[in-house]
Amino acid sequence: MLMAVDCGNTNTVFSIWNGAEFIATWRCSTDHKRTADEYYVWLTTLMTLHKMDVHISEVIISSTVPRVVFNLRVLTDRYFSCRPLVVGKPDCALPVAPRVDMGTTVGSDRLVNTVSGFDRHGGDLILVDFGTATTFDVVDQDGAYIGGVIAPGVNLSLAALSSATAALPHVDVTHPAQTIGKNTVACMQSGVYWGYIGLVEGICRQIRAEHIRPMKVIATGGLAPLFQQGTEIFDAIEDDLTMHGLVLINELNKDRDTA
Ligand SMILES: Nc1ncnc2c1ncn2[C@@H]1O[C@H](COP(=O)(O)OP(=O)(O)OP(=O)(O)O)[C@@H](O)[C@H]1O
Ligand SMILES: CC(C)(CO)[C@@H](O)C(=O)NCCC(=O)O
Ligand SMILES: [K+]
Repeated sequence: MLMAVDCGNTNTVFSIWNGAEFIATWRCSTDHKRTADEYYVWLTTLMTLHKMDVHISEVIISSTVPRVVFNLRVLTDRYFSCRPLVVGKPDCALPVAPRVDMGTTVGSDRLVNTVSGFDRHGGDLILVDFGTATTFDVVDQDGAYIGGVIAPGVNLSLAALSSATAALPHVDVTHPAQTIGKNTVACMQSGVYWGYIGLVEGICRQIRAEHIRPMKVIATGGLAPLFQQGTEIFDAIEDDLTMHGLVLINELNKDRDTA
């Protein structure tokens, strides 16, 4: 079985696959201090809890936090007796090379999303990912990542707003019924919700104006369904975009090994 690990700046998601068959997914907070033994105890506890008979023989990792990869490598080596494939490393092939400035490192989550989006929707895409950062990945006709946009994430903006002010509390993002807030919390929620709707619509409009062919917009990330309620801009929402991409990249590299 394959264990695919998507390590973001806030959360790390583990998902287990038997070929193309999805088995399970588990999430923990990202912490570079978490050791291989800690991961293993946590993983086996969940497997036992769900009465699962899981035998991991392959591991693929995408990490936006370089320091975390060390302990994930130790986990893979010590407990699953294999070498992980790490997206972004030279020995991990991608279907199409990114076309960006020389020397630029593209976040591995964005590379993985690109592979996944192209597989499901073809080329000429804008992938919007609502994670720690809100990213826009632009996918060309041939499936190449050709750049994009990085904006502060929704929860990060709310945290900045409350931490930089004396009178503003911590609030969660919601879809406010009205734009005009009648209290502090409602005002803040309106600012963030409608602010991000404007940001997403505006950036997609400008990207489309810079691209020569029509483009689809695909959204992913935990907050995508919430934002879909306030805009018509998304052609589709996919909660498993990154995981699907990891499975595809793993298959591609297996075929390459046996070729
Ligand atoms: N069903 C949901 N409803 C509301 N919020 C959600 C839901 N699922 C996830 N979230 C929240 O959405 C946010 C984004 O989640 P997501 O997993 O896409 O990214 P993340 O883990 O925060 O970021 P990163 O991938 O950069 O670590 C998180 O703060 C999470 O708590
Ligand atoms: C932008 C984030 C933080 C989004 O997770 C990640 O993709 C990243 O660290 N990227 C590196 C820079 C880039 O993608 O251009
Ligand atoms: K940083």
